[in-house]
Amino acid sequence: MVAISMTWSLPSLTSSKLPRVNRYPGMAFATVNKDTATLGVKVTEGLGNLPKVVLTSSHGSEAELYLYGGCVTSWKVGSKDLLFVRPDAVFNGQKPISGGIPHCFPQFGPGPMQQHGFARNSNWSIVDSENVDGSPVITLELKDSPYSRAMWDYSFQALYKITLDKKSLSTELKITNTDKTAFSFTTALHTYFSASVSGASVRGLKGCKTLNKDPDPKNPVEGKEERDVVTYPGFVDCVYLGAANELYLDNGLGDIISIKNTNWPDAVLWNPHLTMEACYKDFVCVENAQIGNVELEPEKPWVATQQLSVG
Ligand SMILES: O=P(O)(O)OC[C@H]1O[C@@H](O)[C@H](O)[C@@H](O)[C@@H]1O
Repeated sequence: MVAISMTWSLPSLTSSKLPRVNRYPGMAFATVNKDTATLGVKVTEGLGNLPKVVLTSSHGSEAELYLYGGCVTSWKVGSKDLLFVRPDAVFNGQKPISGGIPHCFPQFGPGPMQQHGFARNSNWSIVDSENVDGSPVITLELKDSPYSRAMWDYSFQALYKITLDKKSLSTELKITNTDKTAFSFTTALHTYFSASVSGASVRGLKGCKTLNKDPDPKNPVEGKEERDVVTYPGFVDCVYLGAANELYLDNGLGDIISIKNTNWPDAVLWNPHLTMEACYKDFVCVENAQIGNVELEPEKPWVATQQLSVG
């Protein structure tokens, strides 16, 4: 069993004019297999005995996330899971979880450190949870540690707020420089969507400058996207610079998913095709990304939001 220490404070009172909120700020909290005091937020034991949080909205939607990697692994509206976890994903707290919404931070990659940085294979903690009109909200935190410092020697705080609504899953990522010197980073939300790859397509990328990482990720080929509708006919690994604030994914399974963002300037489409023969037909990645370096001065924050919603 995984024990997580708990520090509660009293729930805040709400006026009748405010949305109905029950809120529980605190340190990483709750013992596995216990309900937290926040409606719709349950900390439990997931695969590999890793701490998992189940979010249940009063509207019937459900999401799951692992503290390891701060990774949302499931988002269900009705009985359908709109996210995908690869069959080769491991839940051992050693390797990043391959699926759901992994973080790439502080490097999208390739670059000097491991491909997607360290946030997706670090343990995040819970710092806050609340329920707003039936929608559970949880905030995770990651701070520098000896593990992160060995790769990137800076003090930082990452706060990741996840809100589950009736038909949407929203995230806000806030990176704060808590160091004495400026640092720079790149980042992405490497979202794996369930899909039928032959029917999947993305709208909203026409006109973007592209960096095609196929065949050589270290020497991407520059181009411009001319298509209204971008498909995944084979191996796809392409960066779209200056992408729109809203993309539409047709997952080929009967759903159009809107992918809205603020301050994620770029996007990445990825499907490994035959290099992952066992599962490539069942997912596509559409990633909100920040490909250029963000230069962050001490005490300054960088904030970006993503909202996934389905009709
Ligand atoms: O690390 P994962 O989840 O296996 O994903 C790897 C892929 O992630 C994508 O974001 C990159 O554009 C690809 O170049 C890379 O191969």
